[in-house]
Amino acid sequence: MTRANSITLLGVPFDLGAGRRGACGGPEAIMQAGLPEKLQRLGIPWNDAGLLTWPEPQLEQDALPLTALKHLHDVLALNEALHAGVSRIVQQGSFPLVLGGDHSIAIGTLAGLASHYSRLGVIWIDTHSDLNTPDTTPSGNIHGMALAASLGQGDERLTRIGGFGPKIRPEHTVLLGVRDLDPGEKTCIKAQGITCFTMHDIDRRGMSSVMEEAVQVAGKGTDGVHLSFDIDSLDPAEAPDTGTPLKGGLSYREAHLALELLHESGIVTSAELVEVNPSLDTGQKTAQLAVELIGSLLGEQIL
Ligand SMILES: NC(=[NH2+])NCCC[C@H](N)C(=O)O
Ligand SMILES: [Mn+2]
Ligand SMILES: [Mn+2]
Repeated sequence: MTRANSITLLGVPFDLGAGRRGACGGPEAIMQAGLPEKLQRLGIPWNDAGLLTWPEPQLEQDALPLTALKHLHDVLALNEALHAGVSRIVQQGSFPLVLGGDHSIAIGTLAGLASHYSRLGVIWIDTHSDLNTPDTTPSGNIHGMALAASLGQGDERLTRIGGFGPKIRPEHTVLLGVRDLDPGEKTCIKAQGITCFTMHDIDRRGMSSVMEEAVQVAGKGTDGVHLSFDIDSLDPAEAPDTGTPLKGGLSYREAHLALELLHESGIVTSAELVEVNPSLDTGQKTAQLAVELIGSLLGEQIL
């Protein structure tokens, strides 16, 4: 956490960007799992902006069913409202901590941030790269397109949330923890020159070395750095309650180390944690993990 004098929590109870319902319960589950008490114990001044609300979208204007962009109009309405909400928090000089919701909400978060930061770095910790477009998506689920849209790729309605775009540049974008890419996403990473640390890289080099480089790439020549953390980056043994789990993920210790190193770097100016889906009902394990991980990001230490 840098520059800001406080943290502002903003819950985004939205799940229509994902293929499975239920991530809308994420913000409340994370609060109930003890986030307020955690912030209290850390002695960090914080405010609660509550749960975001947004207007019902107008009736679907598109003549054809939007199979490649499921629930587009809901995603647009939500992200316009989130753009305004996040922008307000930055304007107040506070650190936005956005609790999702599925990962499609990153489009609005990044729009709100980019209206203040003209050279925003992004560290995207995820199993997936969320770099699909309507042409490459295998599912039509917009959470799989959130990073692409923020980089200016795909449907113009998504790339121009907040009335401008792109929000971020590939040279300041880092993917970390990746282990599941669709063919179009691989092409995009190579063509755009996005820095991508796969699970293979983390296995070979260790989290510490990889994160050091991630901080360099996202921090150099930027005026702010956003952390977008998809809980499905962790191994399902640690984070079972998420819509698209995949074995072979970050261990508990690797995830904590990543966030501790980010705290140490002092470059992070905003964060979001997404894809906690308490409806998948294996108890509160995943929400509790989310609270612990936020603790590490905010400077919790053993000694
Ligand atoms: N944010 C996520 N969990 N994204 C999952 C995306 C999965 C797949 N790549 C898709 O486009 O549908
Ligand atoms: Mn994601
Ligand atoms: Mn993911």
